[in-house]
Amino acid sequence: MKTDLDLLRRAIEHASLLRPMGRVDRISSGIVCLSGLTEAARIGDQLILHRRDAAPLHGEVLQIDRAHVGMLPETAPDGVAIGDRAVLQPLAPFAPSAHWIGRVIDPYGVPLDGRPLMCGGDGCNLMNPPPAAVTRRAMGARIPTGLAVLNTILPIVEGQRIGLFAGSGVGKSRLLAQLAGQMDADVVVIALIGERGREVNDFVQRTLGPEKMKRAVVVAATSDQSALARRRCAWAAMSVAEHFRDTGQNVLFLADSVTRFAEAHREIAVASGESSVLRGFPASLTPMITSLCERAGPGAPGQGSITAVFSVLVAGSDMDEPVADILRGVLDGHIVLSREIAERGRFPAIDVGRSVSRSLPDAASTEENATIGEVRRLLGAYEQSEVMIKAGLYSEGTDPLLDRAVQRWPELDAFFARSEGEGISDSFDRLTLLLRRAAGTVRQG
Ligand SMILES: Nc1ncnc2c1ncn2[C@@H]1O[C@H](COP(=O)(O)OP(=O)(O)OP(=O)(O)O)[C@@H](O)[C@H]1O
Repeated sequence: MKTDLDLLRRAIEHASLLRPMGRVDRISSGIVCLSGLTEAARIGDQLILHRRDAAPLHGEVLQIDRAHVGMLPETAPDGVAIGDRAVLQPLAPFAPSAHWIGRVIDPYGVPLDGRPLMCGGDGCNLMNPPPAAVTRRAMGARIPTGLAVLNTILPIVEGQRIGLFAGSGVGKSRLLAQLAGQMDADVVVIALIGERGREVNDFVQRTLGPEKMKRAVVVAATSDQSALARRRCAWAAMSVAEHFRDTGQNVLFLADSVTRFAEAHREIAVASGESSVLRGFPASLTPMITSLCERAGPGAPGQGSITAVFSVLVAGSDMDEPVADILRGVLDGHIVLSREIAERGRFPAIDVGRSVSRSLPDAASTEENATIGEVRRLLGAYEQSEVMIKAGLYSEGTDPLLDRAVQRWPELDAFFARSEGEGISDSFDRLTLLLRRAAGTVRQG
């Protein structure tokens, strides 16, 4: 209580009643150029532009030179005239605290659930650099995930960064919610970037539910918010995760989606004159995504870790589109959700053959790696001949590996859908038993 009052006292002491003001000089390609603010403004500061016949227009400082400040407005600058007043708004510090757990906030630290929110002491930098590479601990132990397939074939270890690649409507949100509820972590931070407004509420109230919210902080920017707010959402959520990591806690960070973050960055970059080179995306996309992902991972000694799952929308399973391609290069593994698997009703619709965890082989014992290798061989054999099997052209006895694959396939498929209430070793026991079980009758796919 005393600490909370101290925080309030400090906030009041630092509040300023002065508001620097500028005037519109020029409007060029959607950027409003203001004079009179060059000494006071910093990149990223907020501005309110007072139009003569319309509601005030909010925006952010995007460019500064000796004569002008360039403001990127949140909506089209209709009705803005030369000489209109723009007031610089000192941004309230973004200061996460333990009070944020269980809450839904926007990228500026404003609560979205209608209740007052207590902030922490000092504001944090939204663009924190990652911990220095040499001080970082190695990735930690495997984390029980509540899903048999992720406990065994695709393990996630403490501090690992994984990509979740999926088309629309194949179960990405539900899988993220399952991980939020079942994966071992002290705090779960969820970034909802560019979702429709209804979806945010739906995700928090129904998909996540009150029980899973008890250890979660949701940072959300909806699709109708400005590109600045949507891009900021990923940084703000990562800063919340870093706050808890720095207090020694192990954080699970879930971002949905990096594609929307990249699209928001593209809108801003194009407005500031950057040309698009990567199939419609600006060249600055690569450092933008890389620096975000690098902030997750194991912390320095004395800190906790940030284990992260970054979702990516891949239209028509195009894994080579720029966002997916950049992410695959920087992450420690990827989980691919398949529409074909979702359509036949198996959830989570993980395409195990196309998914990889780079924590292997180190994260598993020799026996466990042998089991994983055996499953991958069987899957490979089955998938190579799947068309033939489904067409009824497969006959038993020509290829022993394919025979085993066809025999084991229904059980393996069921195993990949299995929720695992027990720990990792139980999942492995079940999988080993499945592989060793005496061959039954051969069943066709
Ligand atoms: N574990 C599950 N069990 C049963 N059905 C599921 C499961 N996961 C997903 N589904 C089905 O798939 C649908 C889409 O799921 P979800 O909303 O998670 O997909 P999404 O990929 O996040 O969609 P969007 O791209 O629209 O955000 C659900 O409405 C449900 O019908």
